[in-house]
Amino acid sequence: MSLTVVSAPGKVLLTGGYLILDREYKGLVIGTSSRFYTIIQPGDNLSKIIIHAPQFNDPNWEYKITIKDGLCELSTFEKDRCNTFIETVLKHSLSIISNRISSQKFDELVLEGLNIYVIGSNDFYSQREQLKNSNLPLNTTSLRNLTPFCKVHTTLKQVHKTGLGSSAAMTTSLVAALFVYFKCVDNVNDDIKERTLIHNVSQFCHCLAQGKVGSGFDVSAAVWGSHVYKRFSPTILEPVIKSENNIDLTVLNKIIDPDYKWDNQIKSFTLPPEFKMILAEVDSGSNTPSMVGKVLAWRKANPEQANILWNTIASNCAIVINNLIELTNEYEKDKTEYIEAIRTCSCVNGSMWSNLLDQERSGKRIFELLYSIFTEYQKVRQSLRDMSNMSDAPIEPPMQTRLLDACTEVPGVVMAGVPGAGGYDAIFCIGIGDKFVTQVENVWENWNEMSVGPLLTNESSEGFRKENLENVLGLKNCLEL
Ligand SMILES: Nc1ncnc2c1ncn2[C@@H]1O[C@H](COP(=O)(O)OP(=O)(O)O)[C@@H](O)[C@H]1O
Ligand SMILES: C[C@@](O)(CCOP(=O)(O)OP(=O)(O)O)CC(=O)O
Repeated sequence: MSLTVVSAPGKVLLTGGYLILDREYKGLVIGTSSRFYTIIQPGDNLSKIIIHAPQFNDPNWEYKITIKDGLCELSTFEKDRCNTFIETVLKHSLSIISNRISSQKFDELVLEGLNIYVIGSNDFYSQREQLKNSNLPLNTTSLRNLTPFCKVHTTLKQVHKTGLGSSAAMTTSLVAALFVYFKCVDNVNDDIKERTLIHNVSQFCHCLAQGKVGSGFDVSAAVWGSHVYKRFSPTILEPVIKSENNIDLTVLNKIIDPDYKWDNQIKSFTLPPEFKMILAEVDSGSNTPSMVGKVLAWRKANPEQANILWNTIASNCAIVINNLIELTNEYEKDKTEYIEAIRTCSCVNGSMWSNLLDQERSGKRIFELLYSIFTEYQKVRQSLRDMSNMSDAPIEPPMQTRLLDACTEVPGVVMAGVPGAGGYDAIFCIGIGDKFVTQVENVWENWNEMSVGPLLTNESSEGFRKENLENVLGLKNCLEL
């Protein structure tokens, strides 16, 4: 049977939280190895779409599609149980697709119905409950023993998310899978225009479903993988977001076209060789919209002070990003020298890397770059704490500061911080060599002040991609084939 499978990565915003809401500033977003999968196969019911989310206790949604004047309408049999992200994507993607392919081809596939699975890697959802129920400790060994895409034993509403951006990864993989299934794109992995089309549609659907136009870095990561991000002007989507119940399809089709005047900027990025990112979720969670509200209100009320702070953070972050890029160049220039320098630094605490600069030895530029990343990122953290204090949004609250400082003490750690909006959601830690990973995980496992749960994910710089079901471990077992 023909199956369409598309996956999209989760995201970690390393630098640029709050700043990237403004087009003046850039952020560094990293794609994760944890991916969200959409699988589509023909249905066996007339114009019925069945969505399966087999990881949850409330696993199915059913819709009937009708097309009226080129607009797709969805009716559901259970009015009280909706999934806004899925409905928004289905309704608008299908309307856009019907406008771009022959009506005969479109009608044939719609009439057959669609059977759709949406499935996220385990890291998107907290696995604490499963581990607790099986009396397993909260560590990476236990997580590796879980079945891939395991059941979370709760409903979608109640599940504890880990902050990797499940809605953006799901939206993007579902949009891309629909476009592939209807053959509205034919080389989506490699064709930049087709990828841009998927970006524009996903960005629109995600904004519409979440009821606001955010910076869009999460959808951008799901589309392009790791990159330095400058947001699009919110005015681009305004004409189709404002009139939510009465979207003009002609205007929408113009806006999502890959040649439309989108002004977002993407500069692709990968962590330098020998670098590794690890993540942990913290057992409390934060409300991003309310933190954003507080920070933006403070910035509005204190524009001068805020601008100084914003520009300081931006210049420190720019040094971090440029140095990371330069490290990759250093590797290309002389791999042996690079590996040797990394090996030396991986055994020493970051604050001591400056001592290596005084010694007569090769690899000085690499020591310099590493030390500069270490110190500049410490400055970013200080500014985020200032932002916390002044805006009263707990971006890097003292509890997180203590944990991050303990991580930063570990030899080989280059930067440890709160991703995205910060708060009590998660932490990231980037280091060099292999040894820091076990040592940081030990810090987490023995941390008493709060419960810190590691994730298995690491950096993967690739955006969404068409997949072969057989190549994704454990995915086939989730489907009723
Ligand atoms: N496995 C899934 N199946 C169906 N819908 C999902 C799934 N994972 C996430 N979603 C959708 O994404 C929404 C969560 O979005 P949000 O609260 O913004 O979290 P996040 O920060 O992870 O994006 C859910 O309400 C649901 O609509
Ligand atoms: C504050 C922000 O700049 C970054 C928020 O990043 P998070 O990664 O914390 O996002 P959520 O997954 O939605 O919680 C807001 C934005 O850019 O939209």
